[in-house]
Amino acid sequence: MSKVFSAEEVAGHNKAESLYVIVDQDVYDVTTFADEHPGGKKILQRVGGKDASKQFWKYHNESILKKYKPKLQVGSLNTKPQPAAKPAAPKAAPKPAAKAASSSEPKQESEALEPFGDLIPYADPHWYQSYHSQYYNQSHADLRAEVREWVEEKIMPFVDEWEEAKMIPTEIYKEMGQRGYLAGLMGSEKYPTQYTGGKCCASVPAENWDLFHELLITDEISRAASGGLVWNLIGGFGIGGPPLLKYGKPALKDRIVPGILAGDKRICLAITEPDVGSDVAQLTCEAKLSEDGKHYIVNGEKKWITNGIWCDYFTTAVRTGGKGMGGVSMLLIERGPGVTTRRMDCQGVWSSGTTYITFEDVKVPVENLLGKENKGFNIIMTNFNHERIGIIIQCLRFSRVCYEEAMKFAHKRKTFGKKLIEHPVIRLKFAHMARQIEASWAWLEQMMYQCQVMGETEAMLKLGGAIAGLKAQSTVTFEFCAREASQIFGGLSYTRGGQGGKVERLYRDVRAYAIPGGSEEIMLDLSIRQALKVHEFMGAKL
Ligand code: HEM
Repeated sequence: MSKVFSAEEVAGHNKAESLYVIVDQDVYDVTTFADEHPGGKKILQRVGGKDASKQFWKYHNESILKKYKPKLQVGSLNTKPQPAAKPAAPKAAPKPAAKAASSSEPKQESEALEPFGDLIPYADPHWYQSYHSQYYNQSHADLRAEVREWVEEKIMPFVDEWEEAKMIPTEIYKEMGQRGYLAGLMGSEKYPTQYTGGKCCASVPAENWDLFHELLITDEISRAASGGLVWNLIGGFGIGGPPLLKYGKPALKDRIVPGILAGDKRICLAITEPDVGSDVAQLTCEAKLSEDGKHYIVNGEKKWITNGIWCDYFTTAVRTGGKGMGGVSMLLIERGPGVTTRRMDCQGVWSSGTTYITFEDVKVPVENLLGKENKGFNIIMTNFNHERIGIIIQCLRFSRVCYEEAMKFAHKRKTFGKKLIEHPVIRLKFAHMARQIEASWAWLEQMMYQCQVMGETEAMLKLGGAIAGLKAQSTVTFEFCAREASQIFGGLSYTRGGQGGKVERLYRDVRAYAIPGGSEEIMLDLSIRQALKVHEFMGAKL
């Protein structure tokens, strides 16, 4: 299939009946493809038999080549340098000073790691670009390389199609489990090897797992620039799984957890209701104990539940007692008679499966109660920190994607005789994006570090306010970056797909981040209320 051509040979294929083009010294047969080329047939015919690299890069991104290479490439030019044979040497040994630290022992080293990625300033976190950081070591770099390769090969080329189809193939979700990524998203829980047959991710031993490994899984998956994809893969699981793992009875966990960590079964969190939104203390979905005391009978509705339509299990907030927060319990409801799920059409995150759920006389064994009866409010509150940190990581990577896409575009698009990047007004936009991304990211790393060294209750009390404030900071940053990147792309980010496609999609996802998990308004207010409460207790002199 892969042939070596001379430029003269390719030049002979310049007619509609046999049409070749050269891009970066590779030869593509576009004879049949020309009819379906979104940019038109004639434009391809005009460069038939020639080197069209310059024109190609003017109109497309790398993802197009990645997607079409396997189908269209027939060979390369004889002038193309052969790739050097890969050395047989195994992976570089970790640098001595960068040894992996266990999650309980704070890391003191500040070793700069090898540069990684495209090195566009501010498009990746600074530790990717050989800057020093005390939070990451070689095990993080290894995991980063592993996740990135998977996302670039198996996910990125297909995200547009999946998003339009409003689904992600089941195999991708299963791979999340098989690769050990799902089990790594459990927040303050240690990597739960007792439910994974002792396995962890290929590049990190379980005993070295820490919150920064979890952070970078979410961060790297978010590079695919789709809130729908990220929520599909980790949205329901990442918030529905931890309460089961932390508060489920041993027999329940032994039966259910292995299947969900392997990606064979799916779980989500069902709290929000049509009438009371996320005002948890007011929720009405009721669970009444049966006369024989063996079951709860659940009746009620849940709305905007991420992943609900595909889920086997629902970690559900129910009312088992009187009014207010003291009457709320958490119950693991299994799909079965009386559980109905219907997809909701939303502005953004299309492939996340936003769902309306009805529970009608659903019989749930009392063994499925998580924690104690009427003590569910605390479980929900602890879970919020983990949920919000996930949202923050995603928003900040999406902000970087907007920035990066716009930066690449500004280096090729010319207006008024200059590249966009040569206009001060455009550089100003990048500067405003970068300063917000980097400030928010530094705050995030600081929060991750605090979560890692504090116990869960201390973290819930002390960090709840700051994490809420950072959630608002990150959604505002995301909205700003989506807007500014869109202005830089102009019409190209107003239409779906193509060069501005990532920005267009992310712009549509903005509200899905600014509203759920605590709206910006509620988060900002909470950030001050909570901080004042904690610091009053600590003895703040006001
Ligand atoms: C291997 C060869 C090529 C493939 C696989 C290809 C594929 C595509 C695809 C998938 C699109 C849709 C837009 C997107 O998703 O980015 C597109 C648009 C386009 N292509 Fe190509 N293309 C090829 C070569 C070329 C060449 C050589 C030219 C120019 C001489 C060209 C000009 C365009 C134009 C003008 C558009 C429309 C851009 C827009 O909507 O703004 N393409 N192409």
